[in-house]
Amino acid sequence: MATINFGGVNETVITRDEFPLEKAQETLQHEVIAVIGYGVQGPGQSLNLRDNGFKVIVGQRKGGKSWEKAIADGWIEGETLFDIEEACDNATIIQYLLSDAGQIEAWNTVKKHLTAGKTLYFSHGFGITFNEKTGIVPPADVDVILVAPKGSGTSLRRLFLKGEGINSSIAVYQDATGRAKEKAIALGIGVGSGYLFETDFQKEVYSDLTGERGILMGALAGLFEAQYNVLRKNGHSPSEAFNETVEELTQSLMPLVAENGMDWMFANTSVTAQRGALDWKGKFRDATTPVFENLYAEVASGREANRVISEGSKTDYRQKLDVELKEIRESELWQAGAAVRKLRPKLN
Ligand SMILES: NC(=O)C1=CN([C@@H]2O[C@H](COP(=O)(O)OP(=O)(O)OC[C@H]3O[C@@H](n4cnc5c(N)ncnc54)[C@H](O)[C@@H]3O)[C@@H](O)[C@H]2O)C=CC1
Ligand SMILES: CC(=O)[C@](C)(O)C(=O)O
Ligand SMILES: [Mg+2]
Ligand SMILES: [Mg+2]
Repeated sequence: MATINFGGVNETVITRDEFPLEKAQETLQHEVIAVIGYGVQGPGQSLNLRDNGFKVIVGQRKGGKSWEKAIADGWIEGETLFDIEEACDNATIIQYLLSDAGQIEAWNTVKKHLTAGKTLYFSHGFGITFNEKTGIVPPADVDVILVAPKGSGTSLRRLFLKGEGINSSIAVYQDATGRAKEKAIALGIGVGSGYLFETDFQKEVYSDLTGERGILMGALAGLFEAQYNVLRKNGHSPSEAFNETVEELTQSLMPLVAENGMDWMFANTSVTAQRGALDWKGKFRDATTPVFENLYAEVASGREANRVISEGSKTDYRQKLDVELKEIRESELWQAGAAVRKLRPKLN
C-alpha cells in the first residue's frame, strides 16, 4: 500500500506496483469467479478477468440481449456460460452484477449458493447499505466485499484494451475467512483497475448516487439544456449554441482539465475568458450548492434508493427508458450535436 498525499490529506491506495497481476493471480488461484449479469459492468469485468488469466464463468438469464452478447463475446454455454443458478453453484466467488433492482429479485437464488467460505462481491454499496429495503442480508460465514470501478463498464474494457485502467474503490463489509481484503484487492487488480482506494459500502453508495445525479450526469445534462436554451432564445443558431455549450467542452477544454487540472485549462484560454469565468464561478457554485445539499440529503435519507427500487423493478422500465432517451436524442440540442459530430474531421 502506498500513502499518497491528496491535497494535504494522506490516504492509502493500492497500485499495480505494490500488488502486481501475478500476486492477484496467486491470491485467487483456487477460486472460480462467477460474474452474474452481463449488462454493462458484467462484460467489462468478466472479459478483463478472463484476459488477465483468472478462472471466470458468466451467469446470466437465458435468452434476451445480454445472453446473446455473452455468446458473441466468446462465452460458451455449458462451459463458461450458465444460467444464474448454475453459475452460482459452480463458483467460489460470486460477482453480483445484476442491476441493483434485479439483485433484489434474484437474491433468494443467489443466497442458496452462498455456502461457508464463499465470497460475495458487489460493484456498488446499494444492496447492502439499503438492506432494509433490498432484503440482501448475506449469511455470516461468507466474505462480503466491494470493488466499484469509477466509470462505465464500457470504459473499464476500453481502457484495459489500451493498457490503461480506471480507478476503483474497494471495501470489506464482512470478513469471514480473514482473507476478505486481499481478495478484494486481487479482484480489483484482476478486473483491470488502475489503482484502488479504500471506502466502506455506505460511503461508496452515498458518493456514487450523488455524483451520477450531480456533476457527472444529471447536473451536467441540466446545465447543458439551460445554457443552450438561453442562447437559442436570444437568436443564436443551433450550431453556435451547441458548439459553445457541449462540443468545445468535450473536445477542447475537458481534455485540458483531465491532463493537467483546472488552472491549466484557465491558463490556456484568453484573458477575456479567464476573467469572466473566474468571476462567474462563484455565482454558479453558490446558486447550485443548495441543490447539491438537497441531493445529498435525498440520497442519505434513502428516498433516492426507494425510487431506484420501485422504478427499476417495473417490467416496462426499459421501454419507458427508451422513450425518454429517444426524446433527448431527438431534441434540437442533441440533433444539432449529431450534425456537429459528423463534421469532426477525424471521423470523415
Ligand atoms: N453500469 C456501470 O457501468 C456501473 C454499474 N455499477 C454497478 O454494477 C452493478 C451492475 O450494473 P449494470 O452493469 O449497470 O447492470 P445492468 O442494468 O446492465 O443489468 C445487468 C444484467 O442484469 C440482468 N437482470 C436485470 N434484472 C434481472 C432480474 N430480475 N433477474 C435476472 N437478471 C436480471 C439483465 O439481464 C442485465 O444483463 C450495479 O450494482 C451497478 O450499480 C457500478 C459502476 C458502474
Ligand atoms: C458509471 C458509474 O460509475 C455510474 C455512473 O455510477 C453508474 O453507472 O452507476
Ligand atoms: Mg459510479
Ligand atoms: Mg452508480
